[in-house]
Amino acid sequence: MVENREKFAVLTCYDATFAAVLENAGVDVLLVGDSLGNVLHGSDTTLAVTPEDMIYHTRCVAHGSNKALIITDMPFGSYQISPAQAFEHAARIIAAGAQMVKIEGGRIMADTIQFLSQRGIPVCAHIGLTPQSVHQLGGYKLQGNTEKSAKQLLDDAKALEKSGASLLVMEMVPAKLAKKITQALSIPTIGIGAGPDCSGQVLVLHDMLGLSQGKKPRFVKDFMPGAKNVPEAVANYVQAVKTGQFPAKEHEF
Ligand SMILES: Nc1nc(=O)c2c([nH]1)NC[C@@H]1CN(c3ccc(C(=O)N[C@@H](CCC(=O)O)C(=O)O)cc3)CN21
Ligand SMILES: CC(C)C(=O)C(=O)O
Ligand SMILES: [Mg+2]
Repeated sequence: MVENREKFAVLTCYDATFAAVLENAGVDVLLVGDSLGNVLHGSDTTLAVTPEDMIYHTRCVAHGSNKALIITDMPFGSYQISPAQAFEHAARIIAAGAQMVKIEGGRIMADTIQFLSQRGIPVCAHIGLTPQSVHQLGGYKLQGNTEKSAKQLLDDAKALEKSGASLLVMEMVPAKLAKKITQALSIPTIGIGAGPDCSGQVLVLHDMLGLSQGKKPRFVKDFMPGAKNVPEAVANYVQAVKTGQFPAKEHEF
């Protein structure tokens, strides 16, 4: 993606009230993330989230917003079987009010992304730490930190762009690799724990409001200190992303 464009700010969002607050504070993209399994349901993983959950929360967010782009995660088990299975669930998510769906996985998902995008459904790809594969990855760990895995991620990113992906999320990858991948693509990238050189940044809403329990990942910043209320904290996040102040060195790998 071209370097000198203003960075865009993304937050996860699960309901109508926050949709309006985030949009009014300048958030460009609302991501209805399957992280709702963690922050709304109290699960340790995103694996138990259902298509019905994602459809319900997409409808809530769509009712509260009128200009932000709404991207909804396809939940675990709703797209891995076949492109046809993915289309059936994606169509229900789009009907609920999302403009794009997000799919975790590298080149193995290229056929599915091509199937959806050629049939009118824009797709955001997601590589690096893909939380739906937590049991295979052995935890929520940094990805692409060896020469071989870095090359694989770069090749995945190129394959996903070629298959018709409109956007690419990179989660927990070294900042240097995220920069290289962003420069190698013509579609915008969205980073979380991927350094400052992606086209946009995303955080889980509850994390940036300092509400999440337990150990906080390195890439999280609480924007409540220094803000007089929630809308101001969100506006400060948007400003920090757009001016390149967030993420700082302490948030990257
Ligand atoms: N509230 C919340 N925030 C998230 O960012 C998030 C979710 N939930 N649920 C789905 C996934 C899971 N994610 C996670 C969860 C834990 C770490 C974590 O513990 N990271 C540590 C350890 C790194 C390591 O062991 O290498 C870190 O210091 O960043 C990172 C991402 C990101 N996503
Ligand atoms: C953190 C983002 C990228 C996500 O997938 C989610 O919130 O589920
Ligand atoms: Mg997700």
